[in-house]
Amino acid sequence: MEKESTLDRILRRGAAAPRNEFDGDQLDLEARESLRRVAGLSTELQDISDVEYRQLRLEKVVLIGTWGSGTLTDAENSLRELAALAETAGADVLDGLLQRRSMPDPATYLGKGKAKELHDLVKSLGADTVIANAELAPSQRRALEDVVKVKVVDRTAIILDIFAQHAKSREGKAQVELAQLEYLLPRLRGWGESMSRQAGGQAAGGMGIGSRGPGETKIELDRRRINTKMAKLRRDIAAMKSARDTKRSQRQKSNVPQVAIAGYTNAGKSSILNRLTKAGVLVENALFATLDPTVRQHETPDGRQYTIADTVGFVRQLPHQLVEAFRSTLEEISHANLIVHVVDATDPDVLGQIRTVHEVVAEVEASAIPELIVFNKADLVSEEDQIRLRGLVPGSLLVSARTGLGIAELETAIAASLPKPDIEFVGVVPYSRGDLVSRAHLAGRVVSTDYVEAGTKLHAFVKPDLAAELEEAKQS
Ligand SMILES: Nc1nc2c(ncn2[C@@H]2O[C@H](COP(=O)(O)OP(=O)(O)OP(=O)(O)O)[C@@H](O)[C@H]2O)c(=O)[nH]1
Ligand SMILES: [Mg+2]
Repeated sequence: MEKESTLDRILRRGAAAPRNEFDGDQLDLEARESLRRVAGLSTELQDISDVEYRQLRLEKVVLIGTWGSGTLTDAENSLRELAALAETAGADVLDGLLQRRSMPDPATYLGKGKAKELHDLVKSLGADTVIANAELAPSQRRALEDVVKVKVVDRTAIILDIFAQHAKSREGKAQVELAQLEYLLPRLRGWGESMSRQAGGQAAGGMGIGSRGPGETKIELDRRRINTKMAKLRRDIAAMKSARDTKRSQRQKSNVPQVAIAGYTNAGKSSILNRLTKAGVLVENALFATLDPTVRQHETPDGRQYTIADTVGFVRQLPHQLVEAFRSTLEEISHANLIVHVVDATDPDVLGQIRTVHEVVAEVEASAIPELIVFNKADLVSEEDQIRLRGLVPGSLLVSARTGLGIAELETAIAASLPKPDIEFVGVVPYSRGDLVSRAHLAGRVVSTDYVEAGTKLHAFVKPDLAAELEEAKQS
């Protein structure tokens, strides 16, 4: 029997939670009640500020989040997603808390009082790590750690950790490592202090040069090592990118249209690729199962060849270090003729999911590429919801990679959006239709022209509509 996932537990709890409307007067009361349990995460992970840090090894964790603008449901969904991320990273989520406050506390993320409550909760549950649903400033993380007395990590660290666990290819590993080091650099313990102390050393009365202990020396050394390593990784990634570019330009030269499957993590992108091409790509109910793009050959129902690529999934608040590091991989998307954008139909916030994907697509300058929105997991949604989804995004498709529902329509829709191959034309075009010959020169590929008595003898490859006109004008 499948054990009930923490996510389910949280979902049940979320459903039972009161959903009062808010107004200013209620804020205090609500704030008092608003430390909502969600799920936890904590462990005896390596100090995140260790240079050698690779994996968090999370075990028993408590999640925390704040909730300012937006609805409670959004905040709960976001924390639920963090729970899924934490579990994917290998953590056991014990509990989760949401605090309502307009802004996270600059010092300790949660307010002082709530941080103390968190400490008590962590202690009573025996949790060993707290995960904050945000990217914490280094000082915030340390201050909160001082109060709760267990490790505190943030959402970015979790996502980086999952990527580190899942990266398979040399390129993927290098990209993740670069992102990790970028994240780590400003978080070396004591880095902030060492900087200010060095400055102080210049001024009279400050702690002098002699007061710089071995700690700082080590940190300086670590920083230098990290910077050197990052420079090397950037060079490696650039080299691998050029190999990828060569492969891609070969594909482009061969004139084979390219389709990229993009979408939120766990939406079922790999499942759809497998369904279409029997590619055998790893499918897993885990976030970021796919980090290395798989490219497969496929053909339309009418026999036209195209390539179809699986890509890394996206998530809300995708760490910018990762977008940077994975840019070359994401470029697979920006060179596509069509983006098949897979959306998990069971997500309570499909529009939010779509928006997140559009943001990343825009970052790799792929917004202008035609997009086909495909709601997947249709087998899990009611007929009512199916109608609602279709209404939500006109022109979208509803499929199930699991049952095969709608896959034939998807094949047809992909075929219809791909550029039609050029058609070969051989014939004599009367001089009165010189315009058609000009268009063939402009928009097609002309093999030869010869001027004969009846007109221009043309051999060319042109788009189907022009081919039809040429055929009509042709001298028999
Ligand atoms: N019920 C149902 N489950 C599906 C369907 N398609 C995919 N799944 C499940 O959803 C989970 C995620 O599927 P993947 O294909 O790995 O998703 P992905 O988008 O490639 O995920 P990442 O690579 O992690 O970003 C797996 O557990 C699949 O079995 C579907 O049509 N119906
Ligand atoms: Mg995948």
